[in-house]
Amino acid sequence: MAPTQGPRAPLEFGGPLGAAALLLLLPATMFHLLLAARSGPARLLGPPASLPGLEVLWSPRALLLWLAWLGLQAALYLLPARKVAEGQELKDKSRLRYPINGFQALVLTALLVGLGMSAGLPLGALPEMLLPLAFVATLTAFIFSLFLYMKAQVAPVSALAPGGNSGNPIYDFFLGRELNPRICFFDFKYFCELRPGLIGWGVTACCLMVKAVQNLKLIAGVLINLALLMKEAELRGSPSLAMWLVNGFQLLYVGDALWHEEAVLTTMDITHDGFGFMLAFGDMAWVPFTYSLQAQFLLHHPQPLGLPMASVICLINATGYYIFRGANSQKNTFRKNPSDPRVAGLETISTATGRKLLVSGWWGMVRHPNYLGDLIMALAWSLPCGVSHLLPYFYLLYFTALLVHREARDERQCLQKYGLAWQEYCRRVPYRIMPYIY
Ligand SMILES: NC(=O)C1=CN([C@@H]2O[C@H](COP(=O)(O)OP(=O)(O)OC[C@H]3O[C@@H](n4cnc5c(N)ncnc54)[C@H](OP(=O)(O)O)[C@@H]3O)[C@@H](O)[C@H]2O)C=CC1
Ligand SMILES: CC(C)CCC[C@@H](C)[C@H]1CC=C2C3=C(CC[C@@]21C)[C@@]1(C)CC[C@H](O)C(C)(C)[C@@H]1CC3
Repeated sequence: MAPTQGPRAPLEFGGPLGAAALLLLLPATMFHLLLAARSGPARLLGPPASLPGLEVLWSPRALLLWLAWLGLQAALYLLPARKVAEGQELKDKSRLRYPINGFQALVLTALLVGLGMSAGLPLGALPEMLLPLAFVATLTAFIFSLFLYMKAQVAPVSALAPGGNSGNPIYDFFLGRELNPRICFFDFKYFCELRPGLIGWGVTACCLMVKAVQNLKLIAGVLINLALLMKEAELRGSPSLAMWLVNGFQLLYVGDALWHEEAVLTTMDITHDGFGFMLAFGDMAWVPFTYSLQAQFLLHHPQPLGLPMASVICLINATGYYIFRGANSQKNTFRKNPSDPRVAGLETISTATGRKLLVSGWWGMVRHPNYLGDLIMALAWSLPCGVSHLLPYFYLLYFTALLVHREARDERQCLQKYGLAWQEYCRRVPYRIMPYIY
């Protein structure tokens, strides 16, 4: 019998039925999007494209490539880190230690891919392999989540997450039982959150750009080859401006996440959520294969984009990034050291836990300024795809739903944690994400 914790946490995501539906719906949606992006009509809401046969989905080459990718990222994770950071305090008052070398892993991956390309690695073939790669990533996520579920059977009760331990196997498999599953120093959740999927997304974005360039008989690669790309582009043509913008914005987002890797230690995923199918599939399959949807769409449906509109879109992305980074950094600095001169002057509310809440600066504007910035960026990633199709706006729609739901979950947790102080914060900062609207 699985160990359970004291009082049961309220069920989320519609309980066991909702979790069972999501187990099927999430992979189905991902494959629908992958197929729709390459189809002529590119319809988001059209009838689902019929799934190709196993002979198209299953490819030993894709499996090998995927395992090599996971192996490479695991090896880079284990390299000496410039810093080892401590996570938030756990139930047993201990703190876990995490290597801060994600940006280093990104740069080394880019260098390795660049070197591989100059030695003839056909990176432009990757977009053709997206379906079999997504298939093996989904399979891996299922198998890995099963391993995580079994591993939690032998974990001490203090290592379990507040949710995900209802006793219902489907619900617990989906939500995740153990908070920070690890083997020695290797932390599975922290590794998956930022490495294989996020870096994979960045590389997928580059590959789609390479493919777009190859359509014009050009070869290019990541970072090292960027210079070659510019030169070649000068000589023979270039990817579309829309493709540049989408990939540029998304590379900035991926690079920023890895540069500020330590900040991930204070996010809900690490401090509150268990590690189960939702995050394993989300990190390894959903992020690289659906977050690159706009670039996939543009590869098959090039869109004209003029300079004035491109400038407006850049301004929207810059505004979103400014808010997103400013808010996340401000909270992270404050949580690490409230007397840091960058945050010491901000107004705060004291709580019974001894922790304080910011009520001025970014966190005095709305209760989730970081979500607002993220959503503005999401809009900027879709706009280069024009307005003729709804498909490239999927990310914006999904992300709005995800963040509204996430905000409600966080609100519940904060009310439980901070009680009256949280109610006072809500009174002083009445809007959740969008000032005067929501
Ligand atoms: N691209 C994607 O798919 C996704 C991106 N994100 C992004 O990840 C980032 C992190 O999001 P997430 O983990 O959901 O949540 P937050 O980083 O917003 O963390 C919420 C926590 O911050 C603390 N907090 C809340 N209000 C205050 C305040 N006024 N002063 C000080 N601390 C406060 C509370 O924790 P405590 O008090 O315990 O510190 C609260 O639980 C966001 O930028 C989000 O947009 C998130 C999900 C998906
Ligand atoms: C598909 C499911 C319904 C939900 C899966 C959700 C996950 C894909 C996301 C949950 C929180 C995430 C974060 C990021 C990526 C997406 C997931 C894993 C993040 C790493 C993106 C980059 C940001 O800068 C960040 C703040 C580090 C993000 C942290 C949360």
